[in-house]
Amino acid sequence: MSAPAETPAPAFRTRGLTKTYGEGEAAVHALRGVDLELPPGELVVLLGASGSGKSTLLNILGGLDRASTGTAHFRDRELTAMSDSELTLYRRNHVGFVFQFYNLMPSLTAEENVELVTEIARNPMAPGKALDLVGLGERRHHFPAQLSGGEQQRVAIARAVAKQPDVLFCDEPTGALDSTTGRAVLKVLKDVNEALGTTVLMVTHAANTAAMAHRVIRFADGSIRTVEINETRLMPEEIAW
Ligand SMILES: Nc1ncnc2c1ncn2[C@@H]1O[C@H](COP(=O)(O)OP(=O)(O)OP(=O)(O)O)[C@@H](O)[C@H]1O
Repeated sequence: MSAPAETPAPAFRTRGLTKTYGEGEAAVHALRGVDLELPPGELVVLLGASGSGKSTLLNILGGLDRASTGTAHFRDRELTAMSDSELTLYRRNHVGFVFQFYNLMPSLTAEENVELVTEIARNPMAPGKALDLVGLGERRHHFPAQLSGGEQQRVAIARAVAKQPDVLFCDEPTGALDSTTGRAVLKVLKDVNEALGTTVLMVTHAANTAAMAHRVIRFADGSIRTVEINETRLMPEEIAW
Protein backbone atom coordinates (compact mmCIF):
# COMPACT_ATOMS: atom_id res chain seq x y z
CA MET A 1 0.00 0.00 0.00
CA SER A 2 1.42 3.37 -0.91
CA ALA A 3 1.83 6.00 1.77
CA PRO A 4 -0.74 8.79 1.76
CA ALA A 5 0.45 11.82 -0.16
CA GLU A 6 1.58 14.47 2.25
CA THR A 7 1.04 18.14 1.64
CA PRO A 8 4.46 19.74 2.07
CA ALA A 9 4.73 22.32 4.84
CA PRO A 10 4.50 25.78 3.30
CA ALA A 11 7.71 27.68 2.62
CA PHE A 12 5.87 30.87 3.56
CA ARG A 13 2.63 31.63 5.31
CA THR A 14 1.24 35.08 6.05
CA ARG A 15 -1.86 36.09 7.94
CA GLY A 16 -3.30 39.59 7.91
CA LEU A 17 0.02 41.08 6.93
CA THR A 18 -0.04 44.88 6.75
CA LYS A 19 2.60 47.50 6.14
CA THR A 20 2.04 51.21 6.59
CA TYR A 21 4.72 53.75 5.82
CA GLY A 22 4.41 57.11 7.56
CA GLU A 23 1.59 58.32 9.79
CA GLY A 24 -1.64 60.26 9.76
CA GLU A 25 -2.63 61.89 6.50
CA ALA A 26 0.73 61.04 4.98
CA ALA A 27 0.35 57.32 5.72
CA VAL A 28 0.84 54.95 2.79
CA HIS A 29 -0.84 51.57 3.19
CA ALA A 30 1.52 49.43 1.16
CA LEU A 31 0.00 46.12 2.35
CA ARG A 32 -3.59 45.94 3.54
CA GLY A 33 -3.91 42.43 4.94
CA VAL A 34 -2.16 39.73 2.93
CA ASP A 35 -3.02 36.06 3.54
CA LEU A 36 -0.77 33.78 1.60
CA GLU A 37 0.51 30.22 1.59
CA LEU A 38 3.38 29.19 -0.67
CA PRO A 39 4.54 25.57 -0.95
CA PRO A 40 8.29 25.00 -1.18
CA GLY A 41 10.08 24.48 -4.46
CA GLU A 42 7.80 26.57 -6.65
CA LEU A 43 8.64 29.32 -9.09
CA VAL A 44 6.18 32.08 -8.19
CA VAL A 45 5.55 35.29 -10.13
CA LEU A 46 4.06 38.37 -8.44
CA LEU A 47 2.33 40.80 -10.78
CA GLY A 48 0.55 44.09 -10.18
CA ALA A 49 0.54 47.77 -10.95
CA SER A 50 3.32 50.02 -9.76
CA GLY A 51 2.84 50.77 -6.07
CA SER A 52 0.54 47.80 -5.41
CA GLY A 53 2.84 46.38 -2.72
CA LYS A 54 4.77 43.61 -4.46
CA SER A 55 8.24 44.72 -3.42
CA THR A 56 7.03 45.44 0.10
CA LEU A 57 5.83 41.84 0.45
CA LEU A 58 9.07 40.52 -1.04
CA ASN A 59 11.13 42.62 1.34
CA ILE A 60 9.19 41.44 4.40
CA LEU A 61 9.42 37.77 3.37
CA GLY A 62 13.12 38.28 2.66
CA GLY A 63 13.79 39.78 6.07
CA LEU A 64 14.76 43.18 4.66
CA ASP A 65 11.76 45.03 6.08
CA ARG A 66 9.29 44.59 8.92
CA ALA A 67 5.52 44.29 8.77
CA SER A 68 3.30 46.71 10.70
CA THR A 69 0.78 44.05 11.83
CA GLY A 70 -0.01 40.42 11.06
CA THR A 71 2.28 37.42 10.92
CA ALA A 72 4.67 35.91 8.41
CA HIS A 73 6.32 32.51 8.79
CA PHE A 74 9.20 30.93 6.93
CA ARG A 75 8.57 27.20 7.48
CA ASP A 76 7.81 26.99 11.20
CA ARG A 77 9.70 30.15 12.13
CA GLU A 78 7.89 33.42 12.63
CA LEU A 79 9.72 36.16 10.75
CA THR A 80 7.51 38.81 12.31
CA ALA A 81 8.74 37.81 15.81
CA MET A 82 12.46 37.79 14.98
CA SER A 83 15.00 40.20 16.43
CA ASP A 84 17.25 42.14 14.08
CA SER A 85 20.10 39.68 14.60
CA GLU A 86 17.80 36.72 13.96
CA LEU A 87 16.65 38.35 10.73
CA THR A 88 20.28 38.88 9.72
CA LEU A 89 20.98 35.18 10.23
CA TYR A 90 17.79 34.27 8.36
CA ARG A 91 18.91 36.37 5.38
CA ARG A 92 22.44 35.01 5.53
CA ASN A 93 21.51 31.34 5.80
CA HIS A 94 18.28 30.97 3.86
CA VAL A 95 17.77 33.77 1.38
CA GLY A 96 19.28 35.05 -1.85
CA PHE A 97 18.36 38.32 -3.56
CA VAL A 98 18.50 39.42 -7.19
CA PHE A 99 17.54 43.01 -8.02
CA GLN A 100 17.01 44.93 -11.24
CA PHE A 101 20.45 46.48 -10.95
CA TYR A 102 23.15 43.95 -10.45
CA ASN A 103 25.16 45.66 -7.70
CA LEU A 104 28.39 43.97 -8.67
CA MET A 105 31.72 45.28 -7.38
CA PRO A 106 33.36 46.79 -10.50
CA SER A 107 36.91 46.15 -9.30
CA LEU A 108 36.33 42.42 -8.76
CA THR A 109 36.06 39.66 -11.36
CA ALA A 110 32.87 37.64 -11.77
CA GLU A 111 34.35 34.88 -9.63
CA GLU A 112 35.54 37.30 -6.94
CA ASN A 113 32.07 38.87 -6.81
CA VAL A 114 30.61 35.44 -6.08
CA GLU A 115 33.35 34.72 -3.53
CA LEU A 116 32.29 37.75 -1.50
CA VAL A 117 29.20 35.76 -0.55
CA THR A 118 30.61 32.25 -0.37
CA GLU A 119 33.24 33.37 2.13
CA ILE A 120 30.60 34.07 4.75
CA ALA A 121 28.02 31.44 3.79
CA ARG A 122 27.32 28.34 5.86
CA ASN A 123 27.08 25.80 3.07
CA PRO A 124 28.31 27.43 -0.14
CA MET A 125 28.94 25.83 -3.49
CA ALA A 126 32.23 26.58 -5.24
CA PRO A 127 32.04 29.99 -7.00
CA GLY A 128 33.07 28.32 -10.27
CA LYS A 129 30.20 25.86 -9.99
CA ALA A 130 27.72 28.69 -9.43
CA LEU A 131 29.08 30.47 -12.52
CA ASP A 132 28.85 27.22 -14.50
CA LEU A 133 25.21 26.95 -13.46
CA VAL A 134 24.42 30.32 -15.04
CA GLY A 135 26.50 29.52 -18.13
CA LEU A 136 29.38 31.86 -17.33
CA GLY A 137 32.07 29.46 -16.16
CA GLU A 138 34.36 30.49 -18.99
CA ARG A 139 34.04 34.17 -18.18
CA ARG A 140 34.84 33.88 -14.50
CA HIS A 141 37.90 36.12 -14.79
CA HIS A 142 36.06 38.95 -16.52
CA PHE A 143 35.27 42.20 -14.76
CA PRO A 144 31.67 43.49 -14.80
CA ALA A 145 32.56 46.17 -17.38
CA GLN A 146 33.64 43.37 -19.74
CA LEU A 147 30.24 41.66 -19.49
CA SER A 148 26.87 42.51 -21.07
CA GLY A 149 23.89 43.48 -18.90
CA GLY A 150 22.44 39.99 -19.11
CA GLU A 151 25.78 38.43 -18.22
CA GLN A 152 26.14 40.77 -15.26
CA GLN A 153 22.69 39.75 -14.09
CA ARG A 154 23.69 36.11 -14.41
CA VAL A 155 26.73 36.82 -12.21
CA ALA A 156 24.33 38.42 -9.70
CA ILE A 157 22.19 35.27 -9.83
CA ALA A 158 25.29 33.08 -9.39
CA ARG A 159 26.24 35.19 -6.38
CA ALA A 160 22.77 34.78 -4.86
CA VAL A 161 22.62 31.07 -5.60
CA ALA A 162 26.17 30.19 -4.51
CA LYS A 163 25.22 30.16 -0.86
CA GLN A 164 22.56 27.55 -1.70
CA PRO A 165 19.64 29.52 -0.32
CA ASP A 166 16.25 27.94 0.26
CA VAL A 167 14.58 30.92 -1.36
CA LEU A 168 15.62 33.24 -4.15
CA PHE A 169 13.86 36.62 -4.18
CA CYS A 170 14.01 38.46 -7.50
CA ASP A 171 12.74 42.02 -7.85
CA GLU A 172 12.40 42.97 -11.53
CA PRO A 173 15.37 40.79 -12.53
CA THR A 174 14.80 41.44 -16.24
CA GLY A 175 13.73 45.08 -15.86
CA ALA A 176 16.89 46.48 -17.43
CA LEU A 177 17.30 43.85 -20.14
CA ASP A 178 16.22 43.44 -23.76
CA SER A 179 13.96 40.54 -24.64
CA THR A 180 16.60 38.03 -25.73
CA THR A 181 18.79 38.70 -22.73
CA GLY A 182 15.77 38.76 -20.43
CA ARG A 183 14.69 35.33 -21.62
CA ALA A 184 18.20 33.99 -21.00
CA VAL A 185 18.02 35.29 -17.42
CA LEU A 186 14.57 33.74 -16.93
CA LYS A 187 15.94 30.43 -18.15
CA VAL A 188 18.68 30.63 -15.53
CA LEU A 189 16.07 31.22 -12.81
CA LYS A 190 14.05 28.24 -14.04
CA ASP A 191 17.21 26.09 -14.14
CA VAL A 192 18.05 27.07 -10.55
CA ASN A 193 14.51 26.27 -9.44
CA GLU A 194 14.66 22.85 -11.07
CA ALA A 195 18.28 21.88 -10.46
CA LEU A 196 18.50 22.96 -6.83
CA GLY A 197 14.85 22.92 -5.74
CA THR A 198 15.17 26.57 -4.71
CA THR A 199 11.86 28.34 -4.16
CA VAL A 200 11.89 31.37 -6.49
CA LEU A 201 9.71 34.43 -5.88
CA MET A 202 9.88 36.94 -8.70
CA VAL A 203 8.30 40.39 -8.85
CA THR A 204 7.92 41.65 -12.39
CA HIS A 205 6.09 44.07 -14.65
CA ALA A 206 6.54 41.67 -17.54
CA ALA A 207 3.11 40.00 -17.34
CA ASN A 208 4.03 37.44 -20.00
CA THR A 209 6.56 35.99 -17.59
CA ALA A 210 3.62 34.54 -15.64
CA ALA A 211 3.36 31.76 -18.22
CA MET A 212 6.57 30.12 -16.96
CA ALA A 213 5.55 30.13 -13.27
CA HIS A 214 4.01 27.37 -11.22
CA ARG A 215 1.93 30.01 -9.43
CA VAL A 216 0.93 33.55 -10.33
CA ILE A 217 -0.11 36.07 -7.68
CA ARG A 218 -1.80 39.28 -8.77
CA PHE A 219 -1.65 42.29 -6.50
CA ALA A 220 -3.82 45.39 -6.48
CA ASP A 221 -3.78 48.19 -3.94
CA GLY A 222 -1.92 46.33 -1.22
CA SER A 223 -3.92 43.12 -1.43
CA ILE A 224 -3.84 39.85 -3.31
CA ARG A 225 -6.54 39.81 -5.98
CA THR A 226 -5.98 36.38 -7.51
CA VAL A 227 -3.74 33.35 -7.17
CA GLU A 228 -3.56 31.07 -10.20
CA ILE A 229 -1.75 27.79 -10.69
CA ASN A 230 -0.55 27.09 -14.20
CA GLU A 231 -1.53 23.63 -15.39
CA THR A 232 0.95 23.95 -18.23
CA ARG A 233 3.95 26.19 -18.25
CA LEU A 234 5.81 27.84 -21.10
CA MET A 235 9.55 27.57 -21.46
CA PRO A 236 11.28 30.94 -20.99
CA GLU A 237 12.32 30.90 -24.67
CA GLU A 238 8.65 30.63 -25.68
CA ILE A 239 7.62 33.74 -23.78
CA ALA A 240 6.49 36.66 -25.92
CA TRP A 241 8.03 39.93 -24.79
N1 LIG B 1 10.31 53.13 2.36
C1 LIG B 1 9.13 53.62 1.97
N2 LIG B 1 8.64 54.75 2.52
C2 LIG B 1 7.44 55.23 2.17
N3 LIG B 1 6.63 54.67 1.27
C3 LIG B 1 7.06 53.54 0.68
C4 LIG B 1 8.32 52.96 1.00
N4 LIG B 1 8.47 51.84 0.26
C5 LIG B 1 7.35 51.72 -0.49
N5 LIG B 1 6.50 52.74 -0.24
C6 LIG B 1 5.18 52.93 -0.83
O1 LIG B 1 4.42 51.76 -0.61
C7 LIG B 1 3.61 51.47 -1.76
C8 LIG B 1 3.94 50.08 -2.26
O2 LIG B 1 5.25 50.08 -2.79
P1 LIG B 1 5.95 48.80 -3.44
O3 LIG B 1 7.34 49.20 -3.82
O4 LIG B 1 5.79 47.63 -2.54
O5 LIG B 1 5.07 48.57 -4.73
P2 LIG B 1 5.37 47.70 -6.01
O6 LIG B 1 4.11 47.01 -6.36
O7 LIG B 1 6.57 46.84 -5.78
O8 LIG B 1 5.70 48.82 -7.07
P3 LIG B 1 6.72 48.82 -8.31
O9 LIG B 1 6.17 47.81 -9.26
O10 LIG B 1 6.66 50.21 -8.82
O11 LIG B 1 8.07 48.44 -7.76
C9 LIG B 1 3.89 52.57 -2.76
O12 LIG B 1 2.90 53.55 -2.64
C10 LIG B 1 5.25 53.11 -2.33
O13 LIG B 1 5.38 54.47 -2.69
